[in-house]
Parts: sequence; C-alpha cells; structure tokens
Amino acid sequence: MNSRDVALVSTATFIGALASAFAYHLFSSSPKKQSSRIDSSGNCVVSGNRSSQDPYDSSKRKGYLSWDDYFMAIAFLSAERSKDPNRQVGACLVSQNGIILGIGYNGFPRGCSDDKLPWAKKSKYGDPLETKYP
Ligand SMILES: O=c1ccn([C@H]2C[C@H](O)[C@@H](COP(=O)(O)O)O2)c(=O)[nH]1
Repeated sequence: MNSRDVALVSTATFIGALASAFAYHLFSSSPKKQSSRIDSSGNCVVSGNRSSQDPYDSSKRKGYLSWDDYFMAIAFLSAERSKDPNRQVGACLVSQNGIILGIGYNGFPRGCSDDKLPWAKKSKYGDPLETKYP
C-alpha cells in the first residue's frame, strides 16, 4: 500500500466515521423519545420528541437541522450504501428552491448485480479485469 492508498483509505475512513457519527446523532441520541416506521407508501418516517420543551410553550423548536445540513446528512447517509471498500460517495441533488431532485451513491444501477465485480484497486498479476477499473 503506497502513501496515496493510505491517504485514500484514511479519508474514506474519516468520512465514513463522520457520516456514522452524524447519522447516530440524528437518529439515535434519544432512542426512547424517537420512533421510526415504514408508512403505507413504503417511506421511512422518523418521528419523536427529542427535546423536552415545556408542553405549554407554543414556540417552535429551536436548534433544528438547517436545510443545508439536512441535504448533506442525506448525502453522507447515502454514501453508507456503497459497496466500494475504498471509497464511498453519496450525493443529494437539490433544486434552487430546495426540492430534492435525486439521491445516489456509487453503486450499480438497479437490477445489476455487484456480486461478481472484483472490488480490488490493483491486480496481483497485472490483469485489469481483476480490478474494479474497466
Ligand atoms: O466523483 C466520483 C468519484 C468517484 N466515485 C466512485 C467510483 C468508485 O467506486 C470510487 C473510486 O474508487 P477509487 O478507489 O478512489 O479509484 O468512487 C464516484 O462515484 N464519483
């Protein structure tokens, strides 16, 4: 493993850890007060009361996630779906008026199996077909 490989693995590990920590913070910090369920359309709905605001206080919750952090969190979380052992890339495409247009990660197209792809970056025998690079 050369220094570039070490840098890539370190960066991927760091980003993965960051995404995990952020997702943990979002979804697991108050497990007793939150719940998630799959609704009738198959969407995952997370709901809960994470802060203990006075029940008579009619003001809206403070400290809620900004739109930018929300979209970035979706991108970080999406990257966690990647099967690539060396680099996980997530994306959340948002229109100028804040509508999510698409979400993705570096994975195979729907319906294509990734079971047989060699995920190695290098081939021991110099055969590019033994690596993920075509
Ligand atoms: O803009 C990008 C750059 C990279 N990817 C993906 C494609 C591969 O799964 C990896 C690249 O692996 P390396 O080990 O860094 O060559 O990252 C992407 O989806 N989008």
